Amino acid sequence: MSATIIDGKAVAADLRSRLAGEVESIAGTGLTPGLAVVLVGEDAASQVYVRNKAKQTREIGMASFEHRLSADTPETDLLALVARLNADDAVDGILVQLPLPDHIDAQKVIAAIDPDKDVDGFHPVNAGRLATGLPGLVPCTPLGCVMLAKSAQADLSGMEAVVVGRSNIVGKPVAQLLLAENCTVTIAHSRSRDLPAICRRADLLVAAVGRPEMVRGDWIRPGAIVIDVGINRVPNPDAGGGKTRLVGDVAFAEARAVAGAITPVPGGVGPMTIACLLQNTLTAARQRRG
Ligand SMILES: NC(=O)C1=CN([C@@H]2O[C@H](COP(=O)(O)OP(=O)(O)OC[C@H]3O[C@@H](n4cnc5c(N)ncnc54)[C@H](OP(=O)(O)O)[C@@H]3O)[C@@H](O)[C@H]2O)C=CC1
Ligand SMILES: Nc1nc(=O)c2c([nH]1)NC[C@@H]1CN(c3ccc(C(=O)N[C@@H](CCC(=O)O)C(=O)O)cc3)C=[N+]21
Repeated sequence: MSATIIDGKAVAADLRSRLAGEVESIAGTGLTPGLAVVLVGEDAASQVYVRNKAKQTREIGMASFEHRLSADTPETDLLALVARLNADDAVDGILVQLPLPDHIDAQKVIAAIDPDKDVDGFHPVNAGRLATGLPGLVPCTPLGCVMLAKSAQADLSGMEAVVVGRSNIVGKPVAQLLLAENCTVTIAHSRSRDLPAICRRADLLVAAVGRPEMVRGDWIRPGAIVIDVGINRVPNPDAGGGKTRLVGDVAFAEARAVAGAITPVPGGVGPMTIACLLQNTLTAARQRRG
């Protein structure tokens, strides 16, 4: 048996076209949702990602504001920019690209963002809202993961879900969302004993580890839904000339032979993350401006 490939690119394009329609329908009221993205430093991968976000933001009719700061920007300058964006009525969403340079305290910066403009959903207030079931802004990658899982199986309730990874930006919030979908959720991490056995219990497996192809085919329960969050750049000797390719946290070819449905990398969770960011920006605009 070979798994159904969950087409994240297609699901994301579909979501963006729906959002474009909604942006157009509220344009009559004079409201244009705006997203501000802040990039500190010249990390090549982040640059590509920020450019894609800006392009897709404009494509669906929203305003995009980009702020590029040099790698040696003092923390106080970044906090001052965040304060300006908090006060700017044209800005509905603020995203500060992570990771930040070592001399800047990321938690402090995240906490400085107005929770109602926190389209990443990383502010402690939004994390608390998610954990207690209050409405709020939900982290984009976890939201994308759950949408993709539901595109394979509409009702996740009662499923045995295993999340590998417990970061604040992926593992923990995806576990909260799956709990809200009535899954039985296990969160595994680097100290978990016998990770392969834990993964084999999963009807729904989410891998958010940051280790290229760590999850092997024989860790997967036959027929399971596999959501691969990993974005790992590895050398690609086939292409020659020091080129690289993207792989996930799951050994795709092996997993595909066992799973019922699986997301590819690229073309899985990545595109959904950006689409969900745009959705959060629209949500923030609606809530903030009535
Ligand atoms: N597609 C997208 O849009 C996005 C993709 N990503 C990708 O997702 C992956 C995870 O990102 P992120 O959550 O930020 O990463 P972090 O490094 O913050 O967290 C990784 C988690 O994996 C756990 N882990 C590490 N090694 C092992 C191991 N050998 N066995 C079991 N668990 C392990 C860690 O455990 P412990 O806590 O014990 O250290 C930690 O909880 C990365 O590849 C990243 O690039 C991230 C954000 C968005
Ligand atoms: N404040 C903040 N919020 C984030 O959400 C955030 C962040 N910082 N820092 C970095 C990570 C990573 N991330 C990705 C988003 C989309 C793709 C994506 O679109 N990937 C394409 C491929 C892109 C390529 O080819 O390089 C795909 O998987 O198909 C990847 C990675 C968001 N992150």
